[in-house]
Amino acid sequence: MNFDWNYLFSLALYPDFWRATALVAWLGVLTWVIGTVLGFLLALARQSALRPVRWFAKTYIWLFRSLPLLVLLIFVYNLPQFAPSLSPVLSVPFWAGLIALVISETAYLAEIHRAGLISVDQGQHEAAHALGVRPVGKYRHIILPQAIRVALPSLGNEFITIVKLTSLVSVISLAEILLVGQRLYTRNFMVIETLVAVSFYYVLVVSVFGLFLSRIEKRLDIARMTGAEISVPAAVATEAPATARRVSDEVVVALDRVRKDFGDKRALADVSLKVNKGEVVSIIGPSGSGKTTLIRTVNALQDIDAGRIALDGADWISAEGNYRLAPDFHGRVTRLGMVFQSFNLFPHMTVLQNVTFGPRYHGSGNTDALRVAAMGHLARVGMASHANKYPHQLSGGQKQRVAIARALAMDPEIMLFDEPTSALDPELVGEVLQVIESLARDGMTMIIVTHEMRFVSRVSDRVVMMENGHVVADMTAAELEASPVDSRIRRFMLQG
Ligand SMILES: Nc1ncnc2c1ncn2[C@@H]1O[C@H](COP(=O)(O)OP(=O)(O)OP(=O)(O)O)[C@@H](O)[C@H]1O
Repeated sequence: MNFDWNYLFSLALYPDFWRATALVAWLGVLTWVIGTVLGFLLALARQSALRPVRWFAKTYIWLFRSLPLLVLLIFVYNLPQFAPSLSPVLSVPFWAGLIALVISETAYLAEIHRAGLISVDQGQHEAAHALGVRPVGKYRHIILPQAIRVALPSLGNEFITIVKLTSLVSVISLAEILLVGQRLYTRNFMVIETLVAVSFYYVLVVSVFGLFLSRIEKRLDIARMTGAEISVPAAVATEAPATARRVSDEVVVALDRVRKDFGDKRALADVSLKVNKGEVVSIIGPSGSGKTTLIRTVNALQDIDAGRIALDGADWISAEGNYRLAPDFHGRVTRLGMVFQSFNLFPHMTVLQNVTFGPRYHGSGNTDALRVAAMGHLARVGMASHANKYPHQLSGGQKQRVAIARALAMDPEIMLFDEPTSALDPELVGEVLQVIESLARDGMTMIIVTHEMRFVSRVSDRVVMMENGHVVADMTAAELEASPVDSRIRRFMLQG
């Protein structure tokens, strides 16, 4: 039996095939788009703090990944037998097919999104929290743009699966590509030629979409995003004049018997600490003594088990009874700027966008004013000429200076530094410490967790030493310098 090339080529112009191809493309794209959106919501539900929501998402995913699509298709198509009111929709093969495909695919797409969401570093959530960004804004501007980059190749792959699955919808008489082919070869018996044509049309749909997706992937590829150094006008590059440094009597942060346990480990043992306006307090101590836990409780990145924290004399965080944040917590959290050990810059934004993001999110000023202010903050940390670059183009020290500028852009009253130089190569430590020192000179209130003892002596008004979750010493920098050679502080300094 000869292969009939003429017949095959004639199928390239067969109108029913083109109509079926358009139908498959439309059904595939609709399923993919709706499933991608619903799948994202389901992935979020899977991570919800609310147990019933989590349980619903888990059960949905388990159930519809276990159920064969064919069973679901026939079930949905025949549902009007029990609910005749659904007949106008479900008796139409296209709509029945779409609904069954969406129900099934949402379960798979949710798991793909979950992988994307999990891949976003926890530090990104913490940076958003420190900037006072609420969950919807956080997911929209920070988490989703990063998660989608990771998920996109798998999401694209799922589209291919969906297109192939549309062939199953032929069982409920949808005139898609396979059914058009079947109708042809049952009449002319040219099975092979017809199936070659059928394959061609499926491959066409998948290829066109694949091309489209690979373009989007390229556009979203952070590694391809680069910005050049810019020359900075002299007016922007001038430093803010240093104001006279003065520590006032006003207490701005007060921790009162704060306790935190991690299982059996008591990380903070009823710690009390007061910080005055304009004061620079350094927290030192051996590894594991509770320094990081302590500083993270101040802006609620870490919850507490007992005690309370006041900000500007007003209730802020309390664990007397249940753990509670002040009702105006989100409005006031931006009074605290935070700089993290691992920078936590937003990788999909330029340096300038990182710095303008917080104020822009909070709607403080028009675009031009925000840009000018951000350039001022960047100039302050010596990074204005890098404004158009992306974080991956910067050294660790440069990233940390941008992170400081990002925190300053919120005009905070108190800066929290959590080991800001620990992740840096030794030669980059100095440039970051210089910036922090200049903030101290300008009278910024700061709580600094650090192991840099010479820096501590130079900038601190007070030095707090922790051991095993307790504050074991609270002294001025002069007292630190004058501490007896055999004291635990000296011993610690010698170890460091
Ligand atoms: N999320 C957590 N889960 C369990 N244990 C934790 C957690 N965070 C901190 N800990 C424990 O609490 C104690 C205090 O940790 P913390 O990170 O505050 O110490 P640190 O003084 O900042 O140490 P380092 O200088 O090494 O950063 C440690 O024993 C640590 O293992």
